[in-house]
Amino acid sequence: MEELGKNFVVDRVPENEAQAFICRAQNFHDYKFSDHLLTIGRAGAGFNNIPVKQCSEQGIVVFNAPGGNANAVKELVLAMMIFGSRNLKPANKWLSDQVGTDQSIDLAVEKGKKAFSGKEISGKTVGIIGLGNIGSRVANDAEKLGMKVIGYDPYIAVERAWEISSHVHRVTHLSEIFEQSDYITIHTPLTDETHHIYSAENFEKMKKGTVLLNFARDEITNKADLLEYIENGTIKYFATDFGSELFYHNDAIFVSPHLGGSTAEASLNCTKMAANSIQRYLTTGEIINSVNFPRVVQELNSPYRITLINKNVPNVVAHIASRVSEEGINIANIVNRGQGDYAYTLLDLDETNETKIQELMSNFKASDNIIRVRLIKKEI
Ligand SMILES: NC(=O)c1ccc[n+]([C@@H]2O[C@H](COP(=O)([O-])OP(=O)(O)OC[C@H]3O[C@@H](n4cnc5c(N)ncnc54)[C@H](O)[C@@H]3O)[C@@H](O)[C@H]2O)c1
Ligand SMILES: O=C(O)CC[C@@H](O)C(=O)O
Repeated sequence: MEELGKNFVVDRVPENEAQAFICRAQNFHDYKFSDHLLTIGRAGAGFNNIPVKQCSEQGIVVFNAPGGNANAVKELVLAMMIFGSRNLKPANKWLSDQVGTDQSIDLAVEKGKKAFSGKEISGKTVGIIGLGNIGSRVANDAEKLGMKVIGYDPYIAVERAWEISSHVHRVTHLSEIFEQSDYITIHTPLTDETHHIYSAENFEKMKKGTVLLNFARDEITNKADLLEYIENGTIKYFATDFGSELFYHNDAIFVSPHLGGSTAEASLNCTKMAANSIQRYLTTGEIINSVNFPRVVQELNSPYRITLINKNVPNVVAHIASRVSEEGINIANIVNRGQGDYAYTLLDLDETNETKIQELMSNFKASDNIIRVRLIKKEI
């Protein structure tokens, strides 16, 4: 793989000796990570296939590829909104069931097609839950297609907020999305808060005939409630990327087999992003786009850099500094950032004596609260 450069061996080491994994949707929840593993790059946005807490505890830095597949998901979501509005699933089924000559089928089509007459999305209201990489793109393009757009995201990132059209109206209560929208789409991670957001409590607030979409994660939808509100006419159409035997034979539901991010372009973007993050982390210790450790960027201008993953408790930095001074080494630069229960330190040393550096490393490895220590030598 080009992104990794010549210094990495790819796919030719046993799994339990690898320092890095790049994965797509492989489930790691029951996986035993070896002590060799330093990092995992998720070539996608969602990372609920990875036990992030366990990775943090073991000092494994997890990266994802934010936005790498956002355009792909956006395009499919917009297509599915139109697909649902134009009754294309039942219409296609009806047409496929016709028997006869092309001429007789043409006659049947002209007579029967009014049953599938649809609605245009232009002028309708779309409510978007989650205005991140995908949601913000859906918002901007839906607005260009003539829709009125309302969005809900209490945790919106500043960069995304800047990118969103000023015509997109942000609401502060989730209920406003359900009450006001003709179309509702969700683009959040799966969390305790978003689990079963699509359930009776919110369906009860919706307009009759709403088109609902879920291209985020399966568990966002309460399937029993969904079927009930399709049955009573509240939900006209449901398009989702997550299959269930409850869905396949329902004319009001269209299921794609988790294809939102599955385009050649997205796949390449995400893999490159994950590979770049891993390459940078392994060669410089810098962290960008990690889901479990803070962003830490610092140019390396000293002969040695030690990277430390530690518990985010008081006095760790003082402990690090005093171990360095005990070895008579001068600190050229130190950056320490905490995030939740863990912190990350880049320690650049003005020292060329490798014996002293190795002693320091041994001291760090033996220290309480320090989970992982790595030594990086500046390439000359
Ligand atoms: N179907 C697919 O193939 C596919 C592809 C990519 C992503 N996804 C899913 O879509 C999700 C979103 O992807 P993204 O790239 O836009 O991620 P993102 O991190 O850029 O955006 C997620 C947004 O959700 C917001 N959010 C979090 N909790 C929320 C809540 N309770 N209510 C409202 N907003 C909330 C965040 O503030 C953020 O702005 C991913 O986590 C993944 O689960 C699916
Ligand atoms: O990797 C995939 O195919 C799924 C991608 C998607 O669910 C994501 O969260 O990025």
